[in-house]
Amino acid sequence: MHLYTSQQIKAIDKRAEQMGMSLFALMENAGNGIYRKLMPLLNKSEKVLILAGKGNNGGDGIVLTRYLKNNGNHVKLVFPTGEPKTPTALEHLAFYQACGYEVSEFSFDLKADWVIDALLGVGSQLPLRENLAQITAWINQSGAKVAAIDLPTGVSSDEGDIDEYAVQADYTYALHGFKPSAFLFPSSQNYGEVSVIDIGIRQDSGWRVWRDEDVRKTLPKPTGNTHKGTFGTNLLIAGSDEMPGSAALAAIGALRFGTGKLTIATTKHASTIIGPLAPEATFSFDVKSAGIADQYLSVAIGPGLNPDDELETFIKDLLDQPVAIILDAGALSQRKYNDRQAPVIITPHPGEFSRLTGKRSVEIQKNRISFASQYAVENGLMVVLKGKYTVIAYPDGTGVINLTGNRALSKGGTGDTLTGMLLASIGTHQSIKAAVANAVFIHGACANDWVKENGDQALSAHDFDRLLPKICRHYSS
Ligand SMILES: NC(=O)C1=CN([C@@H]2O[C@H](COP(=O)(O)OP(=O)(O)OC[C@H]3O[C@@H](n4cnc5c(N)ncnc54)[C@H](O)[C@@H]3O)[C@@H](O)[C@H]2O)[C@@H](O)CC1
Ligand SMILES: Nc1ncnc2c1ncn2[C@@H]1O[C@H](COP(=O)(O)OP(=O)(O)O)[C@@H](O)[C@H]1O
Ligand SMILES: [K+]
Repeated sequence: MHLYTSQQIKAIDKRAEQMGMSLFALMENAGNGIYRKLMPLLNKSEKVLILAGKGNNGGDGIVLTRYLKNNGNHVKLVFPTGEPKTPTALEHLAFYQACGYEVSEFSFDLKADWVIDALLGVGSQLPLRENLAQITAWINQSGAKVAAIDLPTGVSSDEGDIDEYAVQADYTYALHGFKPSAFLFPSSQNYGEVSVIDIGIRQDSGWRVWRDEDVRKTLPKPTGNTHKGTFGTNLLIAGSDEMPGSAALAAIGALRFGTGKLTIATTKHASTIIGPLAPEATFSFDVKSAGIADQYLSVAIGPGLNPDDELETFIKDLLDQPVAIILDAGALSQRKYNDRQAPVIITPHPGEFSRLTGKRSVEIQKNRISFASQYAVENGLMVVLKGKYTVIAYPDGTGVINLTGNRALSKGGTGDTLTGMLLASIGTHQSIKAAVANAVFIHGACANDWVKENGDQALSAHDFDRLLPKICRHYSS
């Protein structure tokens, strides 16, 4: 479940060869691995057409064809842009032919139930050349089920860009690991269902998908003798006269995700609305940054606050305090984080990240992973770049992608609840990296649970009040 850029894959291939694993063997593993994944989906009577390109992606297609032929499937191998050029693909073609198997002529009149896109992989450069674009357009109009090897042809490997005629796959078999474009926009929409094929090399990327088993392993286990102060007191600075609800929704997130004691710094008017929704919280109406680290374990600031000079001055002073800080919504602005030791977590959605970086939202969506990582490393903080495929970038250049969640979450207020969950999470976890990833994962898992029985339109942020108990239990047991 790791991620690799095209450059990393090329370096891995080279290193594997130096270590004694030939590219021929890797291609064999790739073709065989895809064959094993594809077999349960294929009906023996179905016609399969393998479109192989001139590079090593085409070589994987040759190997796959051999396995399907060995198995007696109805399969044709064609080279619509010409014969392979790379030495490894040629070696596999020679072996394929020595087995007595043939290459067929490509024609736009060919009919198939399945088309395998082995045209371009990580060696592709956009845009597609015209002859190739005609073939990918034909694939998309063919009505066949489409499975792509490594990535759909016409999709960039490392960015979200796609060619106008990019293959729209139903399944994609990513070799060794995901390529970043599987989680970027608009490219991810061309992948269909993605799975990773193990080709026999050790995983060593700093980026991976955060999975169920990671959550189960790292979610804090109940310890015996706890009391309300075991996990310290958390401070939520949120809510204003105009936006009291944001603070209430963040409080629900914190209280339902393990906070022992919660203080909310807000206005008196907002407290009258928050109080009945979160009666466990205490209030502070005149919070000062000085001394915060002595009283509180961690601080979240921003939901329901309007960014202004007074808030900015307060945050500057707060950043001098040796306490973990989560910055969200109104607390997100361009600033310097000079050499802070205690952790900072920022939780922008793409619009807010655009404000922080000066980059356009469309560009951010195309490069969510690299931009978030760059910002995290340059500023020495953690970035939770929200939205589908939330990116969690750590200051050491590593990170994780979260796959839980759905469009039911695309509602005002769900981000506030996440901020509260993060506040609780960093107090209860041993590892701050896992704390952040688990809060994001569980937040999305609540929405996945919701849509099992309810319409996605109907989810409201305050529903987390009853979703969190069930989902926390599910991952704790
Ligand atoms: N470690 C791994 O992951 C392994 C990867 N292998 C496969 O090798 C692939 C990479 O192979 P290559 O580096 O040969 O690259 P590709 O197979 O992606 O193809 C590159 C070829 O396509 C041409 N091309 C590039 N962009 C084009 C465009 N826009 N229009 C038309 N033609 C274009 C190039 O001129 C070049 O001839 C991977 O994607 C994967 O399928 C496996 O075979 C073995 C191990
Ligand atoms: N389509 C989606 N798939 C997965 N998660 C989503 C989707 N849309 C929104 N979310 C999640 O919902 C939350 C919305 O947060 P945000 O935009 O900050 O809302 P608000 O500020 O109104 O609370 C984020 O956690 C985001 O990742
Ligand atoms: K491909």
